[in-house]
Amino acid sequence: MSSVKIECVASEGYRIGESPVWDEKESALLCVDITGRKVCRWSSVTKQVQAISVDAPVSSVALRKSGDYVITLGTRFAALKWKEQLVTTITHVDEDKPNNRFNDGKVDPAGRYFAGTMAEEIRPAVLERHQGSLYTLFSDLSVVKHFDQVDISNGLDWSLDHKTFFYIDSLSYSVDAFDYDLQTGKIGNRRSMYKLEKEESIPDGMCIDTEGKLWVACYNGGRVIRLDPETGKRLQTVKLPVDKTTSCCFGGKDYSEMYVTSASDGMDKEWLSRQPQAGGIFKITGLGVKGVPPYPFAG
Ligand SMILES: O=C(O)[C@H](O)[C@@H](O)[C@H](O)[C@H](O)CO
Ligand SMILES: [Zn+2]
Repeated sequence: MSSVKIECVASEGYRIGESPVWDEKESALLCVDITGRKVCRWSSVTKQVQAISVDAPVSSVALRKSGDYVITLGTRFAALKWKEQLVTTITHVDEDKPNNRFNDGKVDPAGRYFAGTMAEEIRPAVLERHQGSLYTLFSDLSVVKHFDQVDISNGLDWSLDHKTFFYIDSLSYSVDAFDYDLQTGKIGNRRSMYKLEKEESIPDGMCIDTEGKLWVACYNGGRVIRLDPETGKRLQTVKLPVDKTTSCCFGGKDYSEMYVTSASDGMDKEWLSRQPQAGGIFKITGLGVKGVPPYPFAG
């Protein structure tokens, strides 16, 4: 076994750090601060964070084939030009639900941007239930709704053979699997792959490694767990020095490092003084496994 090392690379104190994505071209980690309304980029070269402030909660960021980025902003899919600091709306969803916002999002292996919505939280994990839906933004900029009745639309990724879509609705405390049709982007045959144990708390963001195993960040669980989708068993637990671990991705050289985002919203003074790195970005090395590069949005 290799020895696992955890380092806080950016003590930014994000309110809800989320959606880590490795940008190979920039040797940088992209992420967002949802309630802090910022898209952030941590350079592994300069070790500095640049941030662009936006006018609504920004819940995910993804690469774009034509360069620059796409984001989910409020209930909008939008384009972000980094240098120009320019945000332009692509399309709206949930227009009948003014209290909703997007949450986690990710691009599929064919370049479609998947993202789901939720009601705005009153406090962490407390919100009006069943208000969310899961959507796909296609490369022609059309949008399809897959299903509704979602509580907190969260982590998502695809199996290495692209035949399975993994999805988390946080308040179900389950990591679900669907059959996936890469040709059409359609999903079906939903089933639960793993149910979280009590001390793992709430499942949040996730990513897949090159062995086809899933890594799930556990919100309030202070850990990432590695799951085997074939057996539905947990293979490994890696604990972090903060409780509100929100999401994870692989990055760095050959995608051999794992990056984990975290949140500080909902923590009182005493809790924050025990965990001063809450809201920081963490780098985990020595896992002995690599990740899959992120797919860029094809539109
Ligand atoms: O990070 C996210 O995906 C949500 O926006 C957060 O608010 C937490 O997940 C949620 O509070 C835990 O259930
Ligand atoms: Zn999340």
